[in-house]
Amino acid sequence: MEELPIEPRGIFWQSDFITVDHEQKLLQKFRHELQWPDSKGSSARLSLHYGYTFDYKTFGVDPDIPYKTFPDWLEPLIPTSEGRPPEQVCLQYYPPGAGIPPHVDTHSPYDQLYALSLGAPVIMQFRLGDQRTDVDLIPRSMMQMSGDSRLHWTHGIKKRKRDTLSDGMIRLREERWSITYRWLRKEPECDCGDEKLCDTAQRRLGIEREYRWKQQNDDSAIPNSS
Ligand SMILES: O=C(O)CCC(=O)C(=O)O
Ligand SMILES: [Fe+2]
Repeated sequence: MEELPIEPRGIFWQSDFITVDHEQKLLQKFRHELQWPDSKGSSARLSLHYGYTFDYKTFGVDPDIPYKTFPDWLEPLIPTSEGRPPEQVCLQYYPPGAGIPPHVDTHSPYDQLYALSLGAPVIMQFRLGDQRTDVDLIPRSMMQMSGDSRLHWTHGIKKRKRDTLSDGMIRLREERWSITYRWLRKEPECDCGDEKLCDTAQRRLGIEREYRWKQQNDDSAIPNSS
């Protein structure tokens, strides 16, 4: 994979991770064979999880949801560059116009992540303060987010019916699927120290505040000796 020469740093890219033919077979399966959660008529994003399911309360693997074996069709789509299979894989369906709000994937459970794009292209926007970088997620490309792009910039896909490309062209949104891959860290801690975006840094800051507050109260409890 090659790093994109842009800000944020840390986006690695491989075009044509699979062939057009392979992609067509997958889309056929996604459209006609997979059991998606009931969208109840809404046009929002839908997700299917494989492997372990992440628990946002404990920031760890959800012990109540059993491990879901990777289906055969997923095996050849797994990046091998981490030297072991990911613990969690998420397949998402974006109907035309759907998006995902700007976010960072929670820092403490996993480090870098990978995403494979399938179907129609879409613009993903990276943000840091008032800086914005648009990345065109073209079909069959594998993207790895590491470093700044993973930890210090948010990423999201705007909910809208058309994207404006860098050359001014307008592109209509169509159906898109993505597969995201996550590897759990050995210890669920991140040392990046970003108090705005990092859950570990925020937790440590909370502990520090609590400690200072406790200290103050303990001090004031000491009887005045004069
Ligand atoms: O759809 C994508 O390419 C990325 C989705 C994403 O950011 C996520 O699942 O955390
Ligand atoms: Fe994400």
